[in-house]
Amino acid sequence: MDHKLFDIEGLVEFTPRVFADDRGYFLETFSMKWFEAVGIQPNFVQDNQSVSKKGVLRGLHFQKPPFAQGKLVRVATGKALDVAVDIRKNSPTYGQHVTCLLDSEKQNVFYIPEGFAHGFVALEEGTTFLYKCTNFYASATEGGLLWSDPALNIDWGLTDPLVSPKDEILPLLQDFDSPF
Ligand SMILES: Cc1cn([C@H]2C[C@H](O)[C@@H](COP(=O)(O)OP(=O)(O)O[C@H]3O[C@H](C)C(=O)[C@H](O)[C@H]3O)O2)c(=O)[nH]c1=O
Repeated sequence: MDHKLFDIEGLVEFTPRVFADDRGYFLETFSMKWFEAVGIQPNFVQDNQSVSKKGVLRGLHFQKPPFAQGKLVRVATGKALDVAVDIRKNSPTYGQHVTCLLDSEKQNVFYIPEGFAHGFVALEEGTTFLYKCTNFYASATEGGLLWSDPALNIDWGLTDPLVSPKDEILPLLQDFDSPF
């Protein structure tokens, strides 16, 4: 298991070992040992799955405390550019983001702690996006940021993604009062 830390505190990319043989391949897609190695103890309580057409952009979303979610995200098939925006008010990297290319060939896994707005764009048709969450779904606590906000300066790699109407009306960072 290799892991990579980022300039924004709390984000971790894990790259499990893939065991290929003439039958196919095997890998461990999650282990608490990964987190013990980096001193994090997330308590995952819910697994999610979404499948997206190529060009679909979901996000940028979060749940407000006390229902904030840490997420461990990966793609089982396809490819996605994953984005985590730091919305922790007292963070020196507030408003900054990290991108992580999730690839079902590399099988890398990205951990995003509470205090981040999360989104991704599917780069291949039928990208299957899987993630573990550290809190249950609580729709009344959902919030978000507009994916295309120039102040976030996110390069999604495409100019005309397929975005849901509810995501197109999310607030700009300048109008946003973070609950974190
Ligand atoms: C998130 C969620 C949704 N739902 C239901 C509610 C809706 O009827 C339907 C689709 O939900 P939504 O349009 O919010 O799905 P996404 O746009 O993929 O939302 C996700 O997108 C970004 C990438 C995230 O990080 C979050 O996990 C989540 O906000 O699933 C549930 O029943 N449970 C859930 O945990």
